[in-house]
Amino acid sequence: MTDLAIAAHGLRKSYGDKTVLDGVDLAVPEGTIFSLLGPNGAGKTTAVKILSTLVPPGPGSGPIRVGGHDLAGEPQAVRAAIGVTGQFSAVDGLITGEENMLLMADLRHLSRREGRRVTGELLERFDLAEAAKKPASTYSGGMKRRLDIAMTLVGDPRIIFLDEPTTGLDPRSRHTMWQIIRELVSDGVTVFLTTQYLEEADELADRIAVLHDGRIAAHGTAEELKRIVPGGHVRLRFTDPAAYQSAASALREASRDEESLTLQLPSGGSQRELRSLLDWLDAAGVEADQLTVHTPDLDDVFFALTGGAGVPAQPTKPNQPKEAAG
Ligand SMILES: Nc1ncnc2c1ncn2[C@@H]1O[C@H](COP(=O)(O)OP(=O)(O)OP(=O)(O)O)[C@@H](O)[C@H]1O
Repeated sequence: MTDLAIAAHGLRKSYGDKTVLDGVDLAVPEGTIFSLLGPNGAGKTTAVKILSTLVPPGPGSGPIRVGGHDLAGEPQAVRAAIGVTGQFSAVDGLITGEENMLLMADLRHLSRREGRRVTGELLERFDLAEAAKKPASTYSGGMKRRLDIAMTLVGDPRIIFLDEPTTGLDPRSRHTMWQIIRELVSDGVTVFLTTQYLEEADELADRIAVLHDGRIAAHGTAEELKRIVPGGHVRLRFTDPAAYQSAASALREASRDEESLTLQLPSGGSQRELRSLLDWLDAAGVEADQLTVHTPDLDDVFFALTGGAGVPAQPTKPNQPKEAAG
């Protein structure tokens, strides 16, 4: 009846008297990337473990459906539909990459022949063919993560849970991983991605939910979330003091910086707003030497929602003003 790959209502979980998830609703359409974003300890892994049948939901949780199957009633069917890559890799360092893959093929009940075929194909696809016969303990962090995802893909799951897939990776490996994730989705796979990196959610996710204090503090597309917080503005910079003065006296709502001959106007950065500003400058015969647009980014959203709690473990990209004209 639905094209939701994952649907959960009122997800709850406590450990002792610590409430980790306090009524979380999730709805992930098929073939999309959904990102559960939250700081360390927010409960992301707990959500993944519940949705992948590794731990039971807490009492009072509502119904959960994964891959069209009821999690409580048909856990085996759910397991057959999903793949899970955890923060703590399933890769066994003592055996080779190829052996890890073949072991996974066995676990997925593939025939020997099919197991070999899939292993060869996936090792090739993830650029691991050359290292296939080497012990996985000799692999770099990025290679281990790629092997981990390749192992997850044995058995062709339609839904993949990636729990912090890029934590600890260097920027190049992180970008490779992002590319892999995009390719998975272009093959029609649904990806449930947890991350503490705002930039990663922004890059990849169709929809994002921010987990805070056991609840979803906000959800939507990255653009929708960015609209939650004020702070967008346009900055006009002049080199000619006379042009600056005439613009400043006409644009009364602009805040001024006399020293740098800069005016700053609140703006959501929409095309309409920018066009009317440019039209106005043209009509007034004023020429700014530089016009930059600053839109809030997910950092702003995250800190607004979580009150500054939970600083991401790694600094995220600073706000980059987007050059609109030179
Ligand atoms: N088996 C357990 N027993 C007791 N407490 C637990 C258990 N598993 C998780 N917790 C607690 O639940 C909270 C959420 O943990 P979880 O691992 O889900 O967070 P997370 O958002 O994935 O964070 P991280 O990025 O650190 O993995 C933490 O405070 C953790 O200590």
